[in-house]
Amino acid sequence: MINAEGLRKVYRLKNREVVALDAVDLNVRQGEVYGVVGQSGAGKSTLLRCVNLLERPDAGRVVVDGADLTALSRPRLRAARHGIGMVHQHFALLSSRTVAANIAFPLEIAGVGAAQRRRRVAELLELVGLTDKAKAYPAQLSGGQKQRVGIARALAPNPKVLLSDEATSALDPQTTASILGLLRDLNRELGLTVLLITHEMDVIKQICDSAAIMENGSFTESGQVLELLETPGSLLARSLFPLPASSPPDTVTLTYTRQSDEPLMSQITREFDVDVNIIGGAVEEVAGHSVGRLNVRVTGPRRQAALDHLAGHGLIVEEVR
Ligand SMILES: Nc1ncnc2c1ncn2[C@@H]1O[C@H](COP(=O)(O)OP(=O)(O)OP(=O)(O)O)[C@@H](O)[C@H]1O
Repeated sequence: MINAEGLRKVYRLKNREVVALDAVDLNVRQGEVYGVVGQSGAGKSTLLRCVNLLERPDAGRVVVDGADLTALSRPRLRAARHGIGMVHQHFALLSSRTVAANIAFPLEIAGVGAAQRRRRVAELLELVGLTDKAKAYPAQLSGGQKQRVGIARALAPNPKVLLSDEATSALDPQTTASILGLLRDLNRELGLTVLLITHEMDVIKQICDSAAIMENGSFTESGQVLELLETPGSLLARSLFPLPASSPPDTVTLTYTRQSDEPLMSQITREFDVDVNIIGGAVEEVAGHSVGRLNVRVTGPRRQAALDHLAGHGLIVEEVR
C-alpha cells in the first residue's frame, strides 16, 4: 500500500549538512499497522513528511496505493493526498471552530456540499465516540478527546492510509491505550492502513503488525513483529522484551509465539536428565497474538542438548548473561 524506495533527504544548513534520511526502503502492506520507532532526531518525522510529500525527498520514490507521488504534478498530488490522512502529536485543531466544524474543515476545502458534510461529520463523531461533543470547542476537551477529533478530521475525506505523527506522545498512559485501541479498531473495521511513528516501544507492542527501528536516518531492522520475535538476535524483539537484568547462572529465556502440543519441559528433564527451575514468566499480547516468555534455569551435563531440543521445537532460546 505504501512503498518507498531509496529515500534520501539532506537538510542543508549554513555550515553543514544533516542527512535526515539515507537509503530508506519502506513497505507497508494494505490493511496493516506499521510502526517506525526511534529516538529523537532519528528521522521519523522527515520520513512521514516524505511519504505524503509535504517534504520532497532528494532521491527515491514514494508509491501510495499504486500512485507514484514523486512523479505527480502539483494538482494531481493534491488530489492523491485526499487518500492520505494525517494525525498530529499536538492535535493541530482550530481553536475558534467547534468540534463538528473542525471535522468538517477538510470537506469544506474539498468543496463537499453542506448537507453531505453534516451527514459525514455525524458519522465520524459516532465513529470516534464524540457525538455529545459536536458543539464543544477544543479548549473544552481533554487531550484524548482532542486526538479523537484529530483522527475524525483525518478520516473525513475517507482516506485509505492514515499517517500518525506521535499521536499519543502528549497523552497519559490510559488515554494512550484508548487512542491506540481506536486506531486498531479503525484499522480493522475500515481496512485502514496505518503508518505511525513513535519513540515508545509499547506502542509497537500494542498495535503494530510490522515495525522498523530507525537510527541516524536509516532502518536498522524491519519486518513483521511476530517474525522479528522469532529471529534470534533481533534488536526489536530485545527492546520489546528486555531480558531480566539479573538472574542465577545457567538461566535462559524461552520465547514462544505458538502453544506447543508437546510437554517440552518434562521431555527435557526425562530425556536429557536436566533440572529445570522456573525463575519467572509472562504472557503478553503482541500484534494480536499471545507471546509467552519464560525464564528458566536449566542445569545438568546435557544442558546444551536439552536447549537444542527446545529450539528444535520452535522455542526461541536465549542465554541470559
Ligand atoms: N527543516 C529542517 N532543517 C534542518 N534540519 C532538520 C529539519 N528537519 C529535521 N532536521 C534534522 O533532521 C534530523 C531528523 O529529524 P526528524 O525530525 O525527522 O527526527 P525525528 O526522529 O522525527 O525526531 P523527533 O522525534 O525529535 O521529532 C535531525 O537531525 C533534525 O535536526
